Amino acid sequence: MASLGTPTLKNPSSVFLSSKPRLPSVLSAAFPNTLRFPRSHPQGGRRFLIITASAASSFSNKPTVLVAEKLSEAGLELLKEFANVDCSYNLSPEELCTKISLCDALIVRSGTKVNREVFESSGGRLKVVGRAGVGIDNVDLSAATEHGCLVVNAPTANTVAAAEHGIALLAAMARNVAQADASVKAGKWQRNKYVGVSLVGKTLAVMGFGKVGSEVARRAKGLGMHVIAHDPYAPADRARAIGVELVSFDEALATADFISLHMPLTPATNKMLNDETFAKMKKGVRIVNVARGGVIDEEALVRALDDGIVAQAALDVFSQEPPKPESKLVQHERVTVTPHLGASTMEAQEGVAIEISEAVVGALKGELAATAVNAPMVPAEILTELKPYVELAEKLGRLAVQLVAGGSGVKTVKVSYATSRAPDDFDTRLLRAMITKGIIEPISSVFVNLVNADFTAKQRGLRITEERVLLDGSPESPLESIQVQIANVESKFASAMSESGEIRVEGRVKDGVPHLTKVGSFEVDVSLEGSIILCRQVDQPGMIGTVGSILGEENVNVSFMSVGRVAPRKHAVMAIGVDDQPSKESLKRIGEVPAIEEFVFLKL
Ligand SMILES: NC(=O)c1ccc[n+]([C@@H]2O[C@H](COP(=O)([O-])OP(=O)(O)OC[C@H]3O[C@@H](n4cnc5c(N)ncnc54)[C@H](O)[C@@H]3O)[C@@H](O)[C@H]2O)c1
Ligand SMILES: O=C(O)[C@H](O)COP(=O)(O)O
Repeated sequence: MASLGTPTLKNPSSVFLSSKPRLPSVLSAAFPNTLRFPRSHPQGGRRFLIITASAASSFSNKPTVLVAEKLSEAGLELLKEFANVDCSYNLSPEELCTKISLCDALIVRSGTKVNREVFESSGGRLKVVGRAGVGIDNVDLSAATEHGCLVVNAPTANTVAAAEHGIALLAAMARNVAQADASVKAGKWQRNKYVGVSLVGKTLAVMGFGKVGSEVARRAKGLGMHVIAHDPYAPADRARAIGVELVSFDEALATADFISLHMPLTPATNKMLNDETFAKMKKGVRIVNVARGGVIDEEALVRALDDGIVAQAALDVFSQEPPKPESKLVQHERVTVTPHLGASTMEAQEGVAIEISEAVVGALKGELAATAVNAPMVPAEILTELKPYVELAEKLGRLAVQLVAGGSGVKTVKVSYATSRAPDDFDTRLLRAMITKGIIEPISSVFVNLVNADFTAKQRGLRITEERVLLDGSPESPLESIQVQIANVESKFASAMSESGEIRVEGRVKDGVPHLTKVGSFEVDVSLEGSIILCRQVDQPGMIGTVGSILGEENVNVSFMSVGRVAPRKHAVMAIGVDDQPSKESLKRIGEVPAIEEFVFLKL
């Protein structure tokens, strides 16, 4: 794996992104380089996602949202209040790739493949993909994450519609409604041929006991069915609460008269109904699928129908949509099909359109995404509390990497959090992402945000380990201090090396402001604003005045000065906070002060 290479500042003047928009949020001061996403979370509480804003350039102009599949008017209205909306349906993959480079956001349903090529073609402009529905199997989440693109979905608005469609298919299948309808329309009257089976008293196995599955279970119980469910991740008490027993996969297969599928399509669920599993089913079982076509091996289903294992199937979804008209499965007499209509009610489509439009507009505005699928969500109250620590984390990362000497590759970073909070009560993902951002951004051209931080670190061979140092104090404050150490490197400022040979910087928050409190083994105290000059000097009178007057001569304002020493009149490290960047000449003059042994200028 490639290392981060030599940390030479590529373009110091653009590294700190001070021109990014300041948003009218309480968080703006802490996140000048980020967009924030506030919105109500369905499970209660407000959650925030932080994402770097290259779409920020769109703040002066309206951002552009490409709506690639039909979205209800209510959603389009919401989008148009904030963005230029390009409704281009039925784009070919090539047309989508061409258009995407002009778009800040993309909204799709299940019919558009948002693959790696789409993200690559966006040239970094695409910041949000909104999936107007639940299933995100048509979006390449890894590619989205690698490109720092947030993916949001609308997970709740079509639940009832999908459950109702499942029940509609269940009843229609059991009573041959579709086949009988076609027969009557063909001028026949075949009352004996279309004798059905009853639902009452039969066992229904709900496979996937999530939002849709549990709504199907509730309704099926109302029809007098005995409902069991299989879901390796569902809590038993939720099932018990609606009178459903959770059973193993094999037990569900062996006992069900009807099986209704409600799991997502993932590598683990792909073709989970196949020759082997059909063979375990009760003869004459009936299957409903409103989840995803790919969870069934469709050729195996045709065999199971022909062998009489499966009496009937009702399918809303297919491994390839639309399926080939000549498909044996679609044409099978005992199979009822609909063209992926589960979410297609007026009510659900309006709800989904509003849900996804709010999420996408919120994201583009710098507010929140409660339904992000490729980033950890941080509850609002935690974020408010962590705000100054987030700033501290990023700045410590920036300082540490700038202390690395040319020629050293940054590969190993150790972060220690001193806290009196219990591990369960202290989520470090946000802080880790910000430290990663601080380390990587100054020495590369990538933007790092909460979406892509871990991926970017891994890709660059940067291993970040974390430890908590548990303190006795009050858990009221989330953190006492953060220490960032970079191992196996040399430093351009030797005093930054710890006794154990790592570059070490440590900071804490004082009165809401991040401070640098340790460099190597020297205690300092300098507010992390503007830039910093670190000097190691012989501890003697007049040093502060000498350096201060060099800076004063060119009107560089000193915001803070602090001296940390090992012992009086021995070595000391002076940390000087400056509001402006000193000229090369002034820095050279500082370096020439006889008592100064080494110094470094660091940008925050
Ligand atoms: N036909 C449609 O128009 C339509 C509409 C809405 C949803 N859907 C599909 O329905 C499915 C369920 O949607 P949801 O909103 O209920 O999602 P959900 O995330 O709420 O529920 C999915 C459930 O599946 C479970 N699961 C995961 N792996 C499993 C496995 N191997 N075996 C059994 N269960 C497993 C999960 O634990 C979860 O409880 C998704 O595939 C979604 O795309 C289709
Ligand atoms: O996953 C979903 O939300 C459903 O399959 C609906 O898909 P659609 O938006 O394409 O109707």
